[in-house]
Order: sequence, then C-alpha cells, then structure tokens
Amino acid sequence: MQASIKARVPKSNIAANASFPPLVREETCRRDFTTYVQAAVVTLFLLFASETLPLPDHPLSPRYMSSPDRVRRKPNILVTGTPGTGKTTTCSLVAEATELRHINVSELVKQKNLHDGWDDEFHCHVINEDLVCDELEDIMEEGGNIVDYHGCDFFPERWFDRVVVLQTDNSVLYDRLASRGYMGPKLTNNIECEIFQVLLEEAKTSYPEDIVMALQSDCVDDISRNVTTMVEWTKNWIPSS
Ligand SMILES: Nc1ncnc2c1ncn2[C@@H]1O[C@H](COP(=O)(O)OP(=O)(O)OP(=O)(O)O)[C@@H](O)[C@H]1O
Repeated sequence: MQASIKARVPKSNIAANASFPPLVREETCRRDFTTYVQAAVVTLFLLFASETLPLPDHPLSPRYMSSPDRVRRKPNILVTGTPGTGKTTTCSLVAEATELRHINVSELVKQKNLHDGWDDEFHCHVINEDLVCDELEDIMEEGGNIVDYHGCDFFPERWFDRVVVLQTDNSVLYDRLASRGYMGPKLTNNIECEIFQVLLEEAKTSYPEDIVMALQSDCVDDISRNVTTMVEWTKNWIPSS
C-alpha cells in the first residue's frame, strides 16, 4: 500500500525528501546515543507544541499524526465494481438521500489531470494513484463521502467505513457495455473481470472483510434496494469513539 503511506505524508514533504533516501538510510545506521536523545527531545517538543501551535506540514504535525485516529462525524463509503455495474447511478441516488458528497474518481481524474496520459488500447486515462490519494486526503479525513471507482486497492484502508461491491450478471453487463460503445479488449476485459469477481477479491484483500458488502445490480429494482440499504446504513452509522 505504497500509495496509502504516501498519501498520509503531505505533498510538500514528499517533494522535499524525494532525493534523500540513500542519505536517510546511511544516517539511520550511524545513529549513536546522543542522536537518539536529540530526537526524543525534538519529538517531545513537537508533541507539546502540536497542542497549541499551527505547525506546518511536518511528519510530526497534528495533521499527520492524528490522521489514523481522527474521529469522523460522517461515514465514508466506497462503491466499487466493474464499469457498467451501476456505481454512478447508485452513488448519486445515495448522495441525494443522505447528503454524502459523491466523488466520481474517473471524473475527478479528468477534471484535475490526475493521470499519466491516455491509454490507446483501452481508451481511457492512465490514473495516477498517488495524485488521486493526495487530492482526496483532506476531504476523506473529514468524512461524509461516497466514492465511486472501478478499483479499490490503492486507497488507504483507513478512509472507508463501508466498501460496497456492485455485481452484475455477465450477459446483462455485456449488453450494457456494448450499448455504451465498448468493444474489443475493453469489452472482453471488463466482462472477464466480472466473471472472475476481480473487484470483490480486490476489496476483500484490501479492507477488513466485515466492512465489505457485495450487492447485485442487474435491474432497476436492484438499484432501488441497494440505495435503500446504503441509506439506512448511513443513517444508522455511529462514529467510533
Ligand atoms: N441495476 C441496473 N439496472 C438497470 N440499468 C442499470 C443498472 N445499473 C446501471 N444501469 C445502467 O447502466 C449504465 C451504466 O451505469 P453507471 O454509469 O451507473 O455504471 P458505472 O458502474 O458507474 O460505470 P463506470 O464505471 O463506467 O462509470 C447506465 O445507463 C445505467 O442506467
């Protein structure tokens, strides 16, 4: 989960330290007792100061340190699944009913150029996962988001309280994607992805199993039932203390 680690470190720190890894490693090996004492004093000072001072983006600043434990007042939901399974339709309905902020990652990537160019074979942008995580870090920490993307293993695990994987019968999905103009490898790859339940496996290996939920999305009734389930869950969600 390199992206998640990187996403926790403010961009400015990543840039500043980008050329230093060899030096840091050497210095670690050479540490003596005095260096440890100095580090402890600096750490204690920063911890004390963090209560009162608006420290800049330092790895020991409150922004960095409190991230994993900060209590969200509203939950974050990730809705994932193969393209065409109904993520955007479902998320926009849930967002309307709950006032969660709908984040369509594919749209965000296009709008903010969070990509490494265009893939001619699959006719899509090549997402830059680090840029996406950096872009979303602060709003995800606040909570109250429903994130929609056909992938899930690069987001930090701590962002989500519930991960929903939408699934669609292969023949239904084939027709849906074909009617959207998908063809060739883009069409077959997505259908294979659905047959082998790639997204469900990815979700189960990336998040605690008890927050991952698979929901069928073959017809309009399924959408309506799934929206009701997710709205109910959101309304009953209790922040962990
Ligand atoms: N359960 C469903 N029943 C009927 N139609 C559906 C269902 N789910 C999605 N559709 C239809 O399939 C098309 C694709 O839906 P949608 O854009 O919500 O999927 P998506 O998973 O967000 O796709 P992508 O990942 O490409 O953005 C839309 O025309 C939508 O109306």
